[in-house]
Amino acid sequence: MFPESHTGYSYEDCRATADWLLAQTAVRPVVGIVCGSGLGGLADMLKDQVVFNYRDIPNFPQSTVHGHAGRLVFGTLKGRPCVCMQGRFHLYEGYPIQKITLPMRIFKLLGVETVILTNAAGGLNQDFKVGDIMIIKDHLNMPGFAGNNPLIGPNDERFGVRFPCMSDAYDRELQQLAMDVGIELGYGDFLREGVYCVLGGPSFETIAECRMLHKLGADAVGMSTVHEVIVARHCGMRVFALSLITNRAVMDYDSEEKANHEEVLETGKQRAEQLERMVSTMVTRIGHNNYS
Ligand SMILES: O=P(O)(O)O[C@@H]1C[C@H](O)[C@@H](CO)O1
Ligand code: HPA
Repeated sequence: MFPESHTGYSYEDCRATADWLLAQTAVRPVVGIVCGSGLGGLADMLKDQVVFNYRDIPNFPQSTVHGHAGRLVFGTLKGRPCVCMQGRFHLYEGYPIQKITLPMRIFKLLGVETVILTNAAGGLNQDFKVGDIMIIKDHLNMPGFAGNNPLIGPNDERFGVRFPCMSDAYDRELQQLAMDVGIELGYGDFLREGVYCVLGGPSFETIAECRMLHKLGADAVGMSTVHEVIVARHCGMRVFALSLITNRAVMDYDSEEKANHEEVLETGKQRAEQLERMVSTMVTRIGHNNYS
């Protein structure tokens, strides 16, 4: 039904990958960052970098999408040890969902406590503009409704419980921190909050689909993040996520607009600087066990 579904990696496989990485860097990351399409510049903020190409990391998938470099970057951000995925994996690349989310378990075993995920998304909320940054407060997991959830298969309690709660998936204090930091940096005019809906992709949505998703309560639509959030929460990491609204979802049959990946990458370039400043300021304020 789904690509090689149920082929998860064992705890020992994840441990072996984490130990392989830890043996080659002195950095002990407490914050893990995932860069969305065209947002890989976030990784360049790290100082004293130790960089691994995904192809060299045991068990790691390869990035196949333009705008996802395929590098795992360790380093420090204003003195705080971090690890950053410069490129993520998506369902539409043909990977089983357990493989897409493997890096979250590696993060956990590296010692990461807080995960910050970014993505590019289409704006469904009619008040949203291209270039808005949306703090994600909740999600709609469409592949999950169809039975494609990253936690399907045997559960290893060393990672987490069989039935994890998701009503607290997005850490509320980190959302508040993001809002405070954004306002402080003068980003109030393009800072939003909302619900992100994940679809499988790679085709962009039809007009009818966009209208339906909007009616269901989604503010933005994309092809990632939610699977990673579920696995990160399952193994007890705190999660913050944001969407860069790179295009407006087409909701009107008279519209001439057409979603395309080039526009997505271009909007990423235009907002890169502000996004990097916002994330780096947040990282400096996230304590190991408290937020300020
Ligand atoms: O990795 P993200 O979710 O940022 O990438 C989005 C979804 C598709 O991969 C691509 C479409 O342009 O951007
Ligand atoms: N739809 C789905 N995924 C996306 C979009 C979109 O409009 N923009 C960027 N990623």
